[in-house]
Amino acid sequence: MTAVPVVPGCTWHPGYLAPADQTALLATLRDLLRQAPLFQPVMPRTGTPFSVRMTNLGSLGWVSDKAGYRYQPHHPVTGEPWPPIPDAILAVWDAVSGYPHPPEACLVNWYGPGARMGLHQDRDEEDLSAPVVSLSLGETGLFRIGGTTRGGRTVPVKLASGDVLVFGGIARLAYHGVDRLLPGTSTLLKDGGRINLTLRRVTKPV
Ligand SMILES: O=C(O)CCC(=O)C(=O)O
Ligand SMILES: [Fe+2]
Repeated sequence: MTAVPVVPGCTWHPGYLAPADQTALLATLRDLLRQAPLFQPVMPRTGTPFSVRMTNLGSLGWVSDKAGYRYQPHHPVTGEPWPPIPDAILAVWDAVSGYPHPPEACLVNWYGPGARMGLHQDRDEEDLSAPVVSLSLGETGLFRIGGTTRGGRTVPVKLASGDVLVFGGIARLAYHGVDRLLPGTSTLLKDGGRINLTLRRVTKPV
């Protein structure tokens, strides 16, 4: 498996999932999205909508609404528990995380044309000793990651369909975001766009 160092603590595995595995995973995700539909997160306080839509898999899911950012065990619209994380996704965590406990949350971000994600830290998790593992499907996203202070130098990574990115250790609280998609770079999603899955351990194992 190719492992490309990006910044200390962050490793990129281009083409981790073969095309057939991407297609199979997409079919699994489409089923799960029927149980846990995409919802429209909004920014705390201001209520400004995110440009991505989201849902989650796992015992805990990340949500953002006017009240704030948090993890919760149920879908904010249906009130149902999130569906379990499928084995094919857990296998990626087991192979690349180097962390001996399973992830609790798989955040599903759906980027339509024009969607982006501003630079931010993933810091709503109690257990920061586990890395964040990200898996991309569909059109290439222009991702970048820097250090732990806002405004520092960032390193760009073109995250293509099937790529896996791991950030942990001293990169666990690194600022990162997605500037834009590169339209036409994948035929996996018929209408274009991009799906990013991020796997996180939330609570400290007992
Ligand atoms: O879409 C991506 O590659 C990054 C997603 C992300 O940073 C997040 O969900 O916190
Ligand atoms: Fe993030």
